[in-house]
Amino acid sequence: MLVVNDLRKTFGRRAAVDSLSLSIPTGQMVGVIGRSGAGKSTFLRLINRLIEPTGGSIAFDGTDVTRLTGRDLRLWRASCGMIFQQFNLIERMDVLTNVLVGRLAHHGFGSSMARAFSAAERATAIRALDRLDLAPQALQRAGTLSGGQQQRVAIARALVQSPRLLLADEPIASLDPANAARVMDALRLINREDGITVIVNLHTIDTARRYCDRIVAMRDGRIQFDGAPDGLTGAVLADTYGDSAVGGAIDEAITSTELPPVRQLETA
Ligand SMILES: Nc1ncnc2c1ncn2[C@@H]1O[C@H](COP(=O)(O)OP(=O)(O)OP(=O)(O)O)[C@@H](O)[C@H]1O
Repeated sequence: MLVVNDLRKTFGRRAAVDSLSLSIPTGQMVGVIGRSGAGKSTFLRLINRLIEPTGGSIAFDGTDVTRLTGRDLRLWRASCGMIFQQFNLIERMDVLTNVLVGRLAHHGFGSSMARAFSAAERATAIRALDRLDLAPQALQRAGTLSGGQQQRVAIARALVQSPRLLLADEPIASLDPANAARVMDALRLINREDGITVIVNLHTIDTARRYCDRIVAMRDGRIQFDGAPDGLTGAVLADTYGDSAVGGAIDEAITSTELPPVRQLETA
């Protein structure tokens, strides 16, 4: 169980995350939506301590992760698999090596890409790739893969970390609809088969509805809505994205994966 209590993060005078409290039971797939600047990325980065909170606490299975230091903090970060919009692979290296990079988090300081990974680690990496239908590409240079394949390699890399949580920050924002669906299918598969909690920031409301057990809508760093997808009514969406931006009418079509909807809404 992840328990976030009165979490705050300010940048200068601006509260990027403001008095945010929620509890996420282990195994839930949670979609976080909200317009650009709502605080979604900041929220994920606070969870794995990429950035430090201004106040409040985050506890995972009873451990206050906001107080961890040194080795414990490193282990916490290793147990949060992060997936970013831009994949963050080493393009000139092969897919298998990119996946093995996920193991470095468990080796501590002094690890380098030059060290030999064990046979067991290599087998784990191949299994992760196989689950994502990428075993045939294991020895291909990562930069030669499609965007969707690269993102699935990034998911495999997160998997070999043996994560307790998967945090995905707009993982499909750069992908076409077919690749976006395969990446979301992969996240859902891992969530269901391994029981790993997934928190995924999404710009596309229909994707959040389709894949997530629960949707958290953020606005100005605060939770505007937190509930099952069928509670995400037009009124909630208007509150979340702002009446003025959408003329009071949310059209589900403009949130499809074919468009970057929030930016579309903002310029509409
Ligand atoms: N490192 C930083 N320094 C200063 N301000 C920041 C920093 N990171 C985020 N912010 C500000 O905090 C607010 C929330 O940003 P955040 O990136 O979390 O929003 P978001 O909902 O993820 O937006 P997007 O969908 O565009 O990624 C924004 O006003 C942003 O400008």
